[in-house]
Amino acid sequence: MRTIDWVDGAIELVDQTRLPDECVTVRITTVDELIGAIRRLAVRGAPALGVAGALGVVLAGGDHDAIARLRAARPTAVNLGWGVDQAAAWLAQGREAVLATALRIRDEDIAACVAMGERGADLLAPAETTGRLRIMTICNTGALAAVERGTALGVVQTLHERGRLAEVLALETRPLLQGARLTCWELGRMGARHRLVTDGAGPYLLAGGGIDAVLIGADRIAANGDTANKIGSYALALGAARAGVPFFVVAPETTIDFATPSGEHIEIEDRGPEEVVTVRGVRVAPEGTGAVNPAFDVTPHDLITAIITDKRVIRP
Ligand SMILES: CSC[C@@H](O)[C@@H](O)C(=O)COP(=O)(O)O
Repeated sequence: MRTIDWVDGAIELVDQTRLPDECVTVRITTVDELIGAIRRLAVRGAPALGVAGALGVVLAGGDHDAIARLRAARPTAVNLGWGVDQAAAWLAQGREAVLATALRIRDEDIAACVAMGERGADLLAPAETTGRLRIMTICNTGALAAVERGTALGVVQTLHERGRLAEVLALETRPLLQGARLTCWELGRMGARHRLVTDGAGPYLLAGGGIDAVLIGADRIAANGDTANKIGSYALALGAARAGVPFFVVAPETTIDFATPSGEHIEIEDRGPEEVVTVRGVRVAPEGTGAVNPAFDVTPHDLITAIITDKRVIRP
């Protein structure tokens, strides 16, 4: 199953807002539908947003205003703008050239995720060693965040396929529960042992020992290695550093943004109070309660043991 694809002249994508209750594919035929799907996180995760951005340019035709709005639909994941720009560079050559570029980006993402999975599994569980690993992760970095396989969860999947995975502790990832809804759904389909953990329990459990590594994805990696990822990643990095647990970022090279020198220059999406004062549509705070809702945080590079990409392992 592909999370996002081009089928018979339109984008088809898994509507992730409906998971884990039902796995439904929606057809997207206009840029405005696509922008709506991106904003409500029907399609999400940096690599999937890159493919969505590129395919969206095919839908936009030569409408430069629509392309600009698509590019700005979510600000933090660099892959969205990157995918839009890659495809838009071919507009003068015509629709077929734009589509070919978008399909190439899709195919390259599939290959990159396989490469990251292998490189990450080789690093964490070298062939000359034995034993199974306990991994902690946050948000969803699996196939649902990319096309066919994931980034950090792609490493987990490869470890599982090699018989080297003991268990995954998945943080639930408030407010939108990507860990609970999406990561646990994917791990269940893989047949990988996993348990769900509240976000606040992460650093405490790391301090208690028995966790071999933290693996996270990335929405944007600045030139100095500072990494924007789902809110809660920074707390996990601090907890991992204190506990002496290695902390890995797994992301394709396309998530590295050399134009952004360091983390303080990364725009962090604020998604407004509604998602915080409600859980899946049910209000959990008194009427009128205000809320702060940064969707991402930035982990400074010195807290990152290594960044694993489809091409290399980058250490501080
Ligand atoms: C392989 S996905 C990497 C990141 O995009 C992921 O960790 C993440 O933070 C996604 O956030 P989301 O708000 O669900 O799009």
